[in-house]
Amino acid sequence: MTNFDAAVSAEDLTKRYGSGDALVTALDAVTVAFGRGELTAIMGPSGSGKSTLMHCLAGLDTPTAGRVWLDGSRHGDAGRVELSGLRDDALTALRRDRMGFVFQAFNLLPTLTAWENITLPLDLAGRRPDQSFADTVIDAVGLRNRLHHRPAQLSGGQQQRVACARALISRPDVVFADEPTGALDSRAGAEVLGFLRRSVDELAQTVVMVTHDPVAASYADRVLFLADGKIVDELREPSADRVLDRIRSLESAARGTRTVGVGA
Ligand SMILES: Nc1ncnc2c1ncn2[C@@H]1O[C@H](COP(=O)(O)OP(=O)(O)OP(=O)(O)O)[C@@H](O)[C@H]1O
Repeated sequence: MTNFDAAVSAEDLTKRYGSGDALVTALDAVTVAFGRGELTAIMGPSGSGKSTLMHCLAGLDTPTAGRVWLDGSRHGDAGRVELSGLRDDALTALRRDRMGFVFQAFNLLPTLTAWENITLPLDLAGRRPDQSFADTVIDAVGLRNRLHHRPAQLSGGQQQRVACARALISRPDVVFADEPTGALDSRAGAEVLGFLRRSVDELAQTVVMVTHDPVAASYADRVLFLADGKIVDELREPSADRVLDRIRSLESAARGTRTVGVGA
């Protein structure tokens, strides 16, 4: 991990739900770092802990044990923050100012225009948009002639590109994308993935993306594979075929474990 410039890192992250017979260990002592200026995809069989990991990294869920740091060099050494040390209001401000979010279901406000949705995080923080950066983001997502439309007047792909622009407008330390193409057809999905890729290559952003789709994962610099709450493998410079091979073998291992469990 030396010489690895991390935007977000976690140590011994554990999350358990329930107790007794109903105890589920969703994350099992995960230690991981996400490189600054990289697109990292998180993959794994259903129930392997992907969403739980992302929610704990983003401070949307509290781990049972372990620690998470946001390592933002944009804010100097003082920018390194451990999430578990923060009160709720400080965590809310940190998420608003230093993290961006893209969800499967777009999560735009229906009464606001595209422009108002994009600039909402800045409005909430009482900040004015940096017009030249806003122009860069809007041109990159190809929404220049849609800025005054409301979400209902936009296609799914356009809505998700608004959500991407909203996630980037405050130049966050990290963008968390949870199945960003899950509700899109392959063409609209490719546009959104192309934009997330360009945000890394051209705007030096850091993106962490949960996905089930090997093609989406192939846009990443690095793919992490989760199984049973642990990181069990990773690929750099992934191709969709190599990702598919790994995920198939993890899924068949998971099915094998369940079959043994049922028979025992
Ligand atoms: N609120 C909760 N209460 C109890 N168990 C939970 C809760 N949230 C998640 N779990 C369990 O934790 C484990 C990991 O869930 P998680 O949603 O993180 O997996 P995932 O890899 O994101 O799954 P999927 O691909 O199906 O979305 C699963 O066994 C799940 O049932």
